[in-house]
Amino acid sequence: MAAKMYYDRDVDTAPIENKLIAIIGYGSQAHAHAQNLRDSGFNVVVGLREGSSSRAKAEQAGLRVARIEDATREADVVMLLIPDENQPATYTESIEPHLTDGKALAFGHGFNVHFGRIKPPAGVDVFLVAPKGPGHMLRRVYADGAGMPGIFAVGQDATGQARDIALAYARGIGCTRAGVLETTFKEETETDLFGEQSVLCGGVTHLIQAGFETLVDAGYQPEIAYFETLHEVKLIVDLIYEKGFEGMRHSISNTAEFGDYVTGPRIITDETKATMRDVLSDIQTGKFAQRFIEDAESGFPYMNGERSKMRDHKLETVGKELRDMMPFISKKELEV
Ligand SMILES: NC(=O)C1=CN([C@@H]2O[C@H](COP(=O)(O)OP(=O)(O)OC[C@H]3O[C@@H](n4cnc5c(N)ncnc54)[C@H](OP(=O)(O)O)[C@@H]3O)[C@@H](O)[C@H]2O)C=CC1
Ligand SMILES: CC(=O)[C@](C)(O)C(=O)O
Ligand SMILES: [Mg+2]
Ligand SMILES: [Mg+2]
Repeated sequence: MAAKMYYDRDVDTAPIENKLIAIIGYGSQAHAHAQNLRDSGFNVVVGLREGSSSRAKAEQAGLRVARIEDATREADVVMLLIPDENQPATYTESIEPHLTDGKALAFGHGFNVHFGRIKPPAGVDVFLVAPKGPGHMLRRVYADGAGMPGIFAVGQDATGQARDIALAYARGIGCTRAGVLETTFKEETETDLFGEQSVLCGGVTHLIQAGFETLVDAGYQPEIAYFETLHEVKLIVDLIYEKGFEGMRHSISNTAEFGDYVTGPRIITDETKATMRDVLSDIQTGKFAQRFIEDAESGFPYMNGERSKMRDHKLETVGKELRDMMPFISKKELEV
């Protein structure tokens, strides 16, 4: 049976009208939620820690800022959008003491609730609204009049209103312009981690890097390798995004399409799919979450090492030079 999809016309915004929504944090997701909700006509306060470097940016965007404790105390809905690894401590210190019965606690990703790192009190509603895309793009598509798909889940319904509030919230950030469907904290957490690791982030970056290195190591010019294996990815993916595989394959040459069928399965093999199943299993058992939290608790030695290794890679240095010469590629720093 096909999933029930929710669009603007299916969702009543009354459950969050005349309520105050506290957005905790002002990073990638948070600035987009705060600005989109405000532009959709809802009351928003941004909750930031003492001395936050984001305070000025939020105020410049015309948003009211308060301490996390005060924002929680004032608000009806508290959306926690700081990094997953930092959420439990901030929740315990600054949110939980002010989270009185009848309020709603919300998340953009189910990680901490699903893995039992945050246990909300029985008297509050708990839900998630997870837009399926990066925060900066959530803001960009909203401002362009478009929307980003999203999924929502109710973890706890104390007031009988949790589901309606979650849907209204999803509409407020623009997700029902594109399509929203219901999930569970477990399904959102596991599919989101799997997607970002195997396909969207880990899969795509490592596929590009392997292709680039193969060409450069064989003596081809790095600039050609960059255009071929990175820049053109967007052009191909834009066609897939708009028209599916068939539409993309209609646009490419028969030569490319033939090579797609012959070579694709040599690159993404049965072994790759078996590895994907192992990756999914590590997510389901909590093994990945444990590894992430352990690295975070020691100050991210592994993650910082990977970041710095890549910074000086030819793919990044040549890419920066080439992008600088393309005036149509935005040179603006990301807003937050
Ligand atoms: N990034 C994305 O596109 C997506 C993220 N999500 C989920 O959204 C949530 C937020 O992720 P993301 O937007 O990437 O987060 P960011 O890393 O962009 O969050 C940065 C913000 O968090 C604040 N912050 C960081 N640490 C603390 C702390 N210890 N106490 C108080 N405030 C803190 C920062 O405050 P300051 O300004 O003071 O430094 C800053 O405002 C996560 O649950 C994530 O999984 C879901 C979908 C996509
Ligand atoms: C942008 C998004 O959807 C991710 C990849 O799941 C995330 O940033 O966590
Ligand atoms: Mg995601
Ligand atoms: Mg994610």
